[in-house]
Amino acid sequence: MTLLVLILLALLCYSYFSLRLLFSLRKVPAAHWSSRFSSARILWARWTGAELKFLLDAHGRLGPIVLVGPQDLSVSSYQDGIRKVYDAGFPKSASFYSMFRYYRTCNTFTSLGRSEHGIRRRRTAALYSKSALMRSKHLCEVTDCIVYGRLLPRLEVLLAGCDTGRMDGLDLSYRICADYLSSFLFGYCNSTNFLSFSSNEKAELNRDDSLELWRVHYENLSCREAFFVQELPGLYRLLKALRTNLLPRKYSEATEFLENWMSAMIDKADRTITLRQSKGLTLEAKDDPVVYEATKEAVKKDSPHLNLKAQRMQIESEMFDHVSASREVLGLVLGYALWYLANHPDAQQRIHAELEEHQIDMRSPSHHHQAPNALDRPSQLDSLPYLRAVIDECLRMRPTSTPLPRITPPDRSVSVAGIDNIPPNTRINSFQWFVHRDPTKWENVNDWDPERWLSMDRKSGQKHGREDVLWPFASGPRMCLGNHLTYYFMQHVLAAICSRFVLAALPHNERQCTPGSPEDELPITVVLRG
Ligand code: HEM
Repeated sequence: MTLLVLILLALLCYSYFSLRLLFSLRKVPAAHWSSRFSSARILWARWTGAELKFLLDAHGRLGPIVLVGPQDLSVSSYQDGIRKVYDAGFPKSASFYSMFRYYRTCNTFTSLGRSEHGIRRRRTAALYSKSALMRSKHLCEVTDCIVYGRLLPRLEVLLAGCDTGRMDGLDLSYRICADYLSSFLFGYCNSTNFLSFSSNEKAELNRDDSLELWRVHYENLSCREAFFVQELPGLYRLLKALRTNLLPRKYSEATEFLENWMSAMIDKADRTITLRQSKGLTLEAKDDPVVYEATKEAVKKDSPHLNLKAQRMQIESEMFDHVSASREVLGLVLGYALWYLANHPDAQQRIHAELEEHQIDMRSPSHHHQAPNALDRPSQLDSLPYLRAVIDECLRMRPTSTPLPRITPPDRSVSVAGIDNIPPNTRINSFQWFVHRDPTKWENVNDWDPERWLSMDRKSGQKHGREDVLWPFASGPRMCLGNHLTYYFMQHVLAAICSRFVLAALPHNERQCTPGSPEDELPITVVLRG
């Protein structure tokens, strides 16, 4: 009898809340006839990897805000939609895995509330600010080492025909980005050295430093079954309690591999710090584990209640978030930048001409050419409009299909994209694609054309009232931390390559694969600039 009453009460509560939701979101057009009372259709789209396609169609038919589940919305307009959600700093969903969090066993990071998130962000934010990066000797030396000590020699090998004569721009980019970010975090002497291997040497790679091995495990973390943890966490937990784990074995193997890998990186950085502290060794700026050390000190200060193991877990998780940008975003965008340039020799020539016009000699590391009173190289490169336009255009085209879900605040209703009274705890998502690839916002939307950025008035026109804005790093308090580092690095790499070489695109099998996925390949070759 008591059980029956409880079930009835539960049903009544459920109906009451469902009706309230139905009522409050009734003005939002539904993407599918079932979306008002069930999430089945959007879950199916997410499971099959067709969410973006499904939503593009829905927005095309129904406008800038659509209902995809009883408490799940998608928004595509920038000024009255995306800005209201992201600039206001709505939190991330508890179950949704951040694209930058792979320490899945680290419970402290499963859902960071606003204040925890603020604490975590403050640990490293100052190091990633534009002014800090521009004056960083560490970054300047690391950039020289990676570009002149690893990247250009790698291209020279290709040029000399010692190799197959062809390389995958994406593979090259993943290698250089991992080496670069790990140098920035842990010091050059402790970085990965993925760039010393080329993709056609895969078979003989040493298991310890193989990008391929790292990448396979990294991909396994985003395996299809991770969908259950992300989208149906209740079901996942229930089945797990019943001893049915929906995650495959390769997932736990990948977690273990990557945790061990990160732990080894941190051990190396710790040894460098110990050498400096106990033996008084003076480190070259490039070898300083700058970001790691700052994070370690910050965690000690802001989380004294945690034991050493838990503190270490936080540090490892934080570092992994940063390194993973090399695979998720920076690697993808730089790889495609090489590909777009390889397909547009005119753009390469224009970068070269712009460097000459501003007398920036990129043939050797920055400290070789430092004239007294001259602007330092990072500032010089940062002032080049065409180079900037090239990078902006690459960021418009990629990345594109990462969901960025947010949850409306738990304590109030909000208005988004012309809809008032959106109830608390409603999921709202947008894709960068909606901003960057909407043919009603951009001319020739799918053409790679840096010129469009030169004709735009950056200072006055960038954000005010416009829909054709650049939004690759999201916005608001959870905006990407690495946006200035991205420009810094891409400016140096593209300028150095265009000064010495001409990239050419090789015939490309147009495969239907996700850009940046293991199946994707961007074949290029190089010739010496005449
Ligand atoms: C092409 C380059 C990059 C793109 C397009 C990009 C994009 C993004 C986006 C869209 C977010 C927000 C994610 C969300 O809200 O769910 C984000 C966050 C973040 N990014 Fe980037 N990113 C790039 C490079 C980097 C680099 C180089 C780093 C650092 C090494 C980095 C570190 C981070 C971190 C730590 C966060 C989390 C920020 C927070 O939660 O406060 N990113 N990035």
